[in-house]
Amino acid sequence: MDTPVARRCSSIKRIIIVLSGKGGVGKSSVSTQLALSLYGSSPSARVGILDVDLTGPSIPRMLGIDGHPVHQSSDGWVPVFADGTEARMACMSVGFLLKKKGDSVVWRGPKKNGMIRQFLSDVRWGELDYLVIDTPPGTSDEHLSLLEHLAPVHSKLSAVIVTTPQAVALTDAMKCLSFARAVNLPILGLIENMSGYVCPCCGEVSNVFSTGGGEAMAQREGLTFLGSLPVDTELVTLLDASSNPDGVETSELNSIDDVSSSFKLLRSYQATPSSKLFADILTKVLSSLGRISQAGNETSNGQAS
Ligand SMILES: Nc1ncnc2c1ncn2[C@@H]1O[C@H](COP(=O)(O)OP(=O)(O)OP(=O)(O)O)[C@@H](O)[C@H]1O
Ligand code: SF4
Repeated sequence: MDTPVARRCSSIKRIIIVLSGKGGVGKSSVSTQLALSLYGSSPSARVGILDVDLTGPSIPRMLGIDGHPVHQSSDGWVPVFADGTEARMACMSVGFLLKKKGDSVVWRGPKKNGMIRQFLSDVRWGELDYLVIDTPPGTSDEHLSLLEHLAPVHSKLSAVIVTTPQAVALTDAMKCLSFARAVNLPILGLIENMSGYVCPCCGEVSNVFSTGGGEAMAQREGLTFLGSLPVDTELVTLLDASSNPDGVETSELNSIDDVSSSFKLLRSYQATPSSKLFADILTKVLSSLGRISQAGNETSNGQAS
C-alpha cells in the first residue's frame, strides 16, 4: 500500500516499538538505552527514536536535548540530532513542539491520531537502520493509531515489552502481550527493569521487590527473556545530569554543539561495568531481530512458491 507513511518508512530498515503495561516501569529509560546501544553497535549505525508518549514525553530530557527547536523544511520536520553534527541519532518528540518546558498536552483521540500520523509521515529521518518508538503505558489510542498507520510496513515491525518484577506490573505486561498478539506484532522479548538494587558501595544486590517474575512470564509465554536491569543510581545521575537546566527557553537552545556534550555524557554510561547488562540485552535483541526477519522471509518465500 502506497501511503505517505509507507513512503517515509521505506528508508527505515527495522522499527522497534517499546511497550509496557504499567506506567513508571522504565519504558522510556529502556527505549533510550536501547537506542544508544544500537547506535554503539556499529560506527555507521543510524538510529532514530520517536517519542509517541504524547502526554508524558521524556525522551528529549533523557537524551539531554530537551527544549531544542525542530525546524520545518519543505520536505517535513528535521529531527533533533542527539549526537550533534555526527547526525546518526535522530530524535522526534511532541516535547520539542511545546512552547515551554512543563506545558502539558491535553488532546482528544483524533488530535493524538493526527499527531502520530504526522510524526510517521512528516519527519525527515533519512536512512535509518533502526527506529525505536517509545509509547505511552498500557494499550491506548496511541498504540492503535501507530499500528494502523504502520500497517503498510508491518513486516519491519517488532516490539519489546518492559515490566518490573511486581505482580501488578506483570499482570499489566500480560495485557500488553495479548494486545501484541491480537495485532500480530512479533515480540523480540521481555525486559525486567528495576530488578533488585545494586549497592553503590559494595555492589551487593538486594531484591527490594520480588524478582524473577519477568523471566518466569517469558518462559511461560514462550517469549525470549532479554534480561534484568537493576535499579541503578548511576543511570539516574547521568539522566539528570544530561538534562538541560529548568526554565531554558527553546530560543536559547539553537546551537547543535550544546547537544554533543550532553550526548557524550550519556554515552559514557555505555562504558561503565553496569552497562554490560545492556550489552547482553542488545545481543539478544539483535538475535531476535535476525530470527524474525528470517521467519518473515520464509513466509514470503512460502507464499510466493
Ligand atoms: N533501572 C533503573 N534504575 C534507576 N532508575 C530507573 C531505572 N529505570 C528507570 N528509572 C527511573 O525511573 C523513572 C521512570 O522511568 P521512565 O520514565 O523510563 O518510565 P516509563 O515507564 O517510561 O514512565 P511513563 O509511564 O511515565 O512513560 C525515571 O526517573 C527513570 O530515570
Ligand atoms: S549492601 Fe553493604 S555496603 Fe551497601 S549499604 Fe548495605 S551494608 Fe552498606
